[in-house]
Amino acid sequence: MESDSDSGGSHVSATPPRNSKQPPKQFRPAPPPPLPLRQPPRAGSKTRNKTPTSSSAAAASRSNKPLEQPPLDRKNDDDAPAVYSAPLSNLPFQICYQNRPISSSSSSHSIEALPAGYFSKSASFSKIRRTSLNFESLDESCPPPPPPDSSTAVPAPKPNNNNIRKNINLIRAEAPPPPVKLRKCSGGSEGNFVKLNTNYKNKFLNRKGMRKSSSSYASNNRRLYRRSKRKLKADSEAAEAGGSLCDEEGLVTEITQQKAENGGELIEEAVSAARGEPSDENLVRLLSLMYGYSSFRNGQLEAIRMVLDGKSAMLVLPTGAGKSLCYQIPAVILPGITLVVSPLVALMIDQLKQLPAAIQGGLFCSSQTPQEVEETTKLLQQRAIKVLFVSPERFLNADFLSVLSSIHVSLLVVDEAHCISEWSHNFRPSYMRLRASLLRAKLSIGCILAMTATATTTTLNAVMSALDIPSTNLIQKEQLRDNLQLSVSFSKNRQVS
Ligand SMILES: Nc1ncnc2c1ncn2[C@@H]1O[C@H](COP(=O)(O)OP(=O)(O)OP(=O)(O)O)[C@@H](O)[C@H]1O
Repeated sequence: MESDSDSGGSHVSATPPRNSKQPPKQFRPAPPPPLPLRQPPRAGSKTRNKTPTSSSAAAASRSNKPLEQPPLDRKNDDDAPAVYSAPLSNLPFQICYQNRPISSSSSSHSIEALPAGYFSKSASFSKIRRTSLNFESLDESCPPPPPPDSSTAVPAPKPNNNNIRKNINLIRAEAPPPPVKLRKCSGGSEGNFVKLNTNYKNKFLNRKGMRKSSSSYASNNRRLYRRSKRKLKADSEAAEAGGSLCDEEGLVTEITQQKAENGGELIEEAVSAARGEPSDENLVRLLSLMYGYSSFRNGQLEAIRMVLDGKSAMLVLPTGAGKSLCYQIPAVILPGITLVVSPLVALMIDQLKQLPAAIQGGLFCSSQTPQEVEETTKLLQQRAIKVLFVSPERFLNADFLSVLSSIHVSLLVVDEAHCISEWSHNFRPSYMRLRASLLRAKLSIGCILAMTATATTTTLNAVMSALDIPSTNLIQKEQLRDNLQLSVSFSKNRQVS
């Protein structure tokens, strides 16, 4: 089966804080004012007596190109270093000028040798690696400064090791600064947040701005996928062996086989009871057996009941409100599989890991090897998978569609459904393929559950119309968070003097 391509792209973003202060601009000499120039008439062209228009002058000024300038005296330019360096040579640090050759005493990594723009003007902790702050250890690894040129150098005072300033700022003290990897900041105003990437700009570029090879792009996903697979395997082995295991987060999970077996039987009973009669009581029982929760949260039961009735629904619940449970419980009750469309490989893996033990899950993603895809396909055909996670790009894959055509899909879940709408902040073109008409025609999918935490009315209308969800089937709940407080206080009018 061919693999899809862009399920690993990161588009989830946080809004960067707006800094009202513009970062200071790099100094550039002001361009000379545009001179009115008369273009000489071209040979063979119609000669019209044209006065210089303001647009041509404006174009010239836009390009910052002086129209006429006396030729520069190159000789003077060559002499320039002496002019600059003489008054500053006695300083205890070295200053390098842009466009000037870096002196041999500068390390290739020295900070002052870097061109302007390497440092973000906004405070950004992520731009400089932590190791650069470990002055003690790095100081030892730094090579000693090269001997000064005996002809020009003023005899330097013997360095007093106790007084050497180890704090490295932009100005270098005696020792060359430790190697730091710096990323060039393009605009300087991005802040420390993940930038919104709605139009795929730079998506396939690496840090150096070079085009990422598809193999390096896929290898990240592959590593993520393999790691999660290893963890799932270790978990299941530990579950089989019984006892306790220490998971990635350092939490110790007690697993007793006896308990799991008894729980499994009880869950099976509760599932068949809910299949026979999906009453509130039966669903709450299933909830407590599968998850250990005693009651549903706002909107959950409503969504589950709608899906169990075979009605498509649009679920809008805040982040962390428990949307996943709204498809997981129907997934164990419904006869066919539940297909979950998710925009990111990382999200798929996360959701796969969060599935309760009673639900067998699988995924198709671009980072899988052909063997892994084959293995998942086999499990799918054996009805051993109840919840299958896929990216929207999968719906272009003919092999995938042919495999699914022989499998009963009871429910299609569109996670982060706002990506369908062009009006959403996270529009994803591949989500556009998720149209009810196409899904019905190709996969005979009758019931769709669209889920999102954030959508405007326009976005919701667009999503619901694309997926054929009636307006009466919108479940939208606000959640007041206990840990948030809003207070209003009155203060006296202040007099402005
Ligand atoms: N009825 C419930 N009672 C108590 N906890 C619950 C309940 N339903 C879900 N949770 C818990 O709430 C947490 C968040 O759930 P979940 O990840 O499904 O949220 P979500 O709405 O899908 O979030 P996101 O928008 O980030 O995908 C999970 O730990 C889940 O177990």
